[in-house]
Amino acid sequence: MTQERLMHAASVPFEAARELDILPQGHRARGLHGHSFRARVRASLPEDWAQFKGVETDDLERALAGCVRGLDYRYLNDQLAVPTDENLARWIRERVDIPGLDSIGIRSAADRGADIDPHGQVHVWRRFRFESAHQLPNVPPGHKCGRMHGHGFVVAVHCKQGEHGMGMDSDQLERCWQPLHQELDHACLNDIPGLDNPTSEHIAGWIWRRLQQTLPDLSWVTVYETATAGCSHDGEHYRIWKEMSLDSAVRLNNAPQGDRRRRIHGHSFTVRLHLLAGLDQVMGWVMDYGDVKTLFRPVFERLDHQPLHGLPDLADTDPASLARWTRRAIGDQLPALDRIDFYQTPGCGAILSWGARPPALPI
Ligand SMILES: Nc1nc2c(c(=O)[nH]1)N=C([C@H](O)[C@H](O)COP(=O)(O)OP(=O)(O)OP(=O)(O)O)CN2
Repeated sequence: MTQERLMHAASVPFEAARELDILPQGHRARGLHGHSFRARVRASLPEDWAQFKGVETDDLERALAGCVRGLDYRYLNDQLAVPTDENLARWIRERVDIPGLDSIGIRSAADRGADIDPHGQVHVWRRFRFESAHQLPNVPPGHKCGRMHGHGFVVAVHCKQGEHGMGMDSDQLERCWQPLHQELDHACLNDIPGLDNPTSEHIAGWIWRRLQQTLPDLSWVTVYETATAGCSHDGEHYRIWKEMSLDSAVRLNNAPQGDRRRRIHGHSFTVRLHLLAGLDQVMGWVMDYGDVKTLFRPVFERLDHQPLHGLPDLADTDPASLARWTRRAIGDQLPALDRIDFYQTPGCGAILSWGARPPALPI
């Protein structure tokens, strides 16, 4: 079995203005404009890095916020010559005081951004949406997905950027996406050649094959079938996730006297279960999202609307301890499970993984 890897993640907002004069004349982002940006990091933190055990997420968030303060309510061109999303991510990477940094990303709007992976490679991403119907022909009788139904599907496309690229790829992604949008949007997916069994996995594979023709440096395609479930595909592997929210009380045992985290408080946690496996040839999926949720239900019930500090065998109520506890509680029943994300606030929490493949970039 592969060794367990633990990372922490944090996400911090900042408001700033910029001009991008590398963009062509007339481009709407060339002149002065502003964004509600979000910076996010993932790091494998040394054991003794945080103020005390259990506050790694909080301390990571604080370290990132300290760095991002230099960008907040600023004119970004005063800080860096060409403040594209990827250059902002590089700027943070050079300055942030966080050991074990894994990835760092900038989201300039809900539908676009750039991530730098652990090897320093930039991946520019865009999100698109299409409104379509589908029906899964091979599910057992009575399964709700056997009926014709529909979704507002969201697709995230990540693409590697060349060394000297400066952010124009975001427009290129849009141009490459357009022909696919024409086919997928306001359509019944089952009628599209190659999508007769339109699971998220098959949709991700179909989009990958089509996009690769115009985007050879595609890194991966992510399909969000619903707000809580989806699939990422890199041309070879399929990783699905199912997400649940837990409204629970916590108290940090390790917090010193006087620290407010020693008091009973609470979070709306997000737990995201990731499964990586080959596709079932008949069903066309890794595993039914509904089955993941059903198998997880007994564990969910122990966690949701509960005082987590009362759980037996839980080291503490921080995200990393909760992820480890959850792995012990559910791991055996979900053999394809290879990663659990436990977020205490949006984007801030722990990522525990143990599969042969490292966890993909944030989705
Ligand atoms: N691995 C897959 N599992 C399922 C797929 C799929 O494409 N791949 N598709 C479906 C259905 O089409 C369904 O619409 C989505 O499933 P589910 O997550 O169960 O949707 P809900 O939003 O209804 O989930 P709740 O958490 O219960 O609200 C099924 N499985």
